[in-house]
Amino acid sequence: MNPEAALGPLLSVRELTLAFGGVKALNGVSFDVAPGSITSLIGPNGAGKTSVFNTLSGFYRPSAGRIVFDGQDLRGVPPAKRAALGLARSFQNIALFRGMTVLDNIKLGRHCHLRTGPLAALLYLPSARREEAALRRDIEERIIDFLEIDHIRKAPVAALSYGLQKRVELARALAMQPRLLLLDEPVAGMNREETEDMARFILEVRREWGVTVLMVEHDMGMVMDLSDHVVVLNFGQVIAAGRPAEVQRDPQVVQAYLGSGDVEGLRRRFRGAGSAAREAA
Ligand SMILES: Nc1ncnc2c1ncn2[C@@H]1O[C@H](COP(=O)(O)OP(=O)(O)OP(=O)(O)O)[C@@H](O)[C@H]1O
Repeated sequence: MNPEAALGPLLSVRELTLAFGGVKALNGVSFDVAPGSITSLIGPNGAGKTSVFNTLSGFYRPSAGRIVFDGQDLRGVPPAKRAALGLARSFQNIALFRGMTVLDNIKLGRHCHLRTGPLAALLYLPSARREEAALRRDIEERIIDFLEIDHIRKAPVAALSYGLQKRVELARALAMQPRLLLLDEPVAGMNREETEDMARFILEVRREWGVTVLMVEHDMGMVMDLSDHVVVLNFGQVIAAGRPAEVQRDPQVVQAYLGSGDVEGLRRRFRGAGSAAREAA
């Protein structure tokens, strides 16, 4: 790691602007992600959260602004290179290869680090085979055990429950050995038990793996329980940022987001999901 960057934020986003035709999806968005933190990006539908993620991972090119990751300006850095630098991402809608096994999906996450590359691995050159073997051990001993998915490693992803598929997606992202994990709605569509499991894994990813987390999530109970820092977007602009308790009290947030839906209902429904995980972790 760049020693100077160690003193500052792991991720620094400054004045990010992105437009689709006449729609300004992002309009001067600035925020930081501190190393070792769990930071959440929240906001009503259409606020610009996915646009931030797509810009961070390099799928969208902003018309203005800067993204600095670990001291390095990401301008012009393609998505694959960003992944190799340590920016890994999970997707709102599961993006696994459904016909492939859990293990094969996880191996794909690792390819961004393989010196030999997927082609050599396919050809089974001796160096690729050795690396493959080391990789397999690493995956089995660490990621699969950690995420408690040993019993399904040979199962095709399509045969798994939704909650397990989301867990496999997290496993694949971890196989990229990220320093910053971008989680896009990690508990969307999950039942309470699955949500509690995922909350516990996210806390452990930070605590045991030292991975910094930036998460987009609509489940307010989860966001408020897990986050160290919350950034609130509305109409492509940051309207508040701070500790969860501060953000919840912010009148602009209440007006724009928390007041716009049945958030109290949501909090009641999910209350304890993150706290239970926090206590268990
Ligand atoms: N590919 C695109 N083409 C045109 N407009 C887009 C595109 N992607 C996003 N937008 C627009 O940009 C704005 C921000 O959308 P974005 O998906 O980033 O919001 P979001 O906060 O992630 O919403 P949600 O919570 O519903 O996922 C919206 O007005 C949306 O319609």
